[in-house]
Amino acid sequence: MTIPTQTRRAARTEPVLTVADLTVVYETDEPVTAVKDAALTLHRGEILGLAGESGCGKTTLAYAVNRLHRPPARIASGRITFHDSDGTDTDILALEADELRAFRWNKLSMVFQGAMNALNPVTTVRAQLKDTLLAHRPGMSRKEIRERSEDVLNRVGVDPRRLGSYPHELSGGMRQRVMIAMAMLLEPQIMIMDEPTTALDVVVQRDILREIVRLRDELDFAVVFITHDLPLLLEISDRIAVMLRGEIVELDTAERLYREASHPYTQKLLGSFPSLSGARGAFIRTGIDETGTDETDTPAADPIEEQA
Ligand SMILES: Nc1ncnc2c1ncn2[C@@H]1O[C@H](COP(=O)(O)OP(=O)(O)OP(=O)(O)O)[C@@H](O)[C@H]1O
Repeated sequence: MTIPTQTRRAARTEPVLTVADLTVVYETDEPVTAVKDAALTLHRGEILGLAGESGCGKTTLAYAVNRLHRPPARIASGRITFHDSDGTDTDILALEADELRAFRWNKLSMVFQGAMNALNPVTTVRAQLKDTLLAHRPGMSRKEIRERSEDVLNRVGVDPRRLGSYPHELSGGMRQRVMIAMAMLLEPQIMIMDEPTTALDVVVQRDILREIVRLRDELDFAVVFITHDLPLLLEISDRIAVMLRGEIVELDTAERLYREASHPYTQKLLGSFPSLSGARGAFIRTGIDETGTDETDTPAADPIEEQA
C-alpha cells in the first residue's frame, strides 16, 4: 500500500517561511551545536520533508522555528521570517511574548511526536477546541464554534459525535487525529509535524498520512514533515531536506533526491533502506503517475468504522 502523493500542481514557488543561517546551541558543560547555519525556504502549500538520523537536529530546528526551544537551547544566530498571505513579513525571532501567542496556532502550528498525549485528560474534545478558538477569535458565536469544531473533526476523519468524548475514550489514532484537527483549527499557513504518527500502528499511520496529504491538497497549507522514515518522505513530500550533524547537506525535490542524490550521506541514507534499493523501491515510485494519481492506492479505511 502506498500513500497518494501530492497533486503535482503548478510549481509551488512563493515562500511562506524563510530560515537563514540558523544556529542553535545547547549551552551545556560541553556546548552542542545542534543546528548549524541552516538555511531553507518553505513554499506556500508544499510538503517539505526533513530527514536525517537520530540526533542530527531535526527537532531542534523545528522547535526553534516556532520559538518553542527552551534553555539550555539558545538561538545563537540566524533569521526566521514568516511571509503572510496578506503580504506582510514577520520576524519570528523578534516577536514579543503576546505576539508569539497570537502567532502560534494561528499562522503556524505544530504536531509533536506523541502529541496525542498532549490533550488535556479532564476536558472534552469540544471544550479543548472551543478554548483554542476563543483564545484567538474571541468574537466567535457559539454556533460558529460548533460548526468549526465539527468541520475540523470531519476533515480529519473523526465523527463529530466524538466532541463530547474525553481523551481516554478515544483510540491513539483518534487522539492523534484530534491533535491534527487542533493544529488546523485556525487555518494556519504552516503546520510543522514532528514524527506525528510514530507512536501509532502502521495501518493507522498510513491512514493519517493519507489525510494530511489530502488536507494539504484541499486547504493548501505548507507542511514541514519530520521523520527518520525516508521512504515515507519520498512518497509524500514535494521537496526533502537532509540533515547531518546539524547541517542541511542537501535540499531537493523528492524525485531528484531519489534519482540523483548528490551528497554522499543522502546516497548512504537511500541505500540503507532495502525497500528503496530493492524491488519495492521501484514500486514506490512507479505507483504514482504524473498527475499525482496513485494507481496502486487502496481506499482509505472508513473513519467511522475505525472508531467503532
Ligand atoms: N536538552 C538538551 N541538552 C543538550 N543537548 C541536547 C538537548 N536536546 C537535544 N540535544 C542534542 O542536540 C542534538 C540534536 O538533537 P535533536 O533532538 O534536535 O535531533 P533529532 O534529529 O530531532 O533526533 P531524533 O530524531 O532522535 O528526535 C543531539 O546531539 C542531542 O543530543
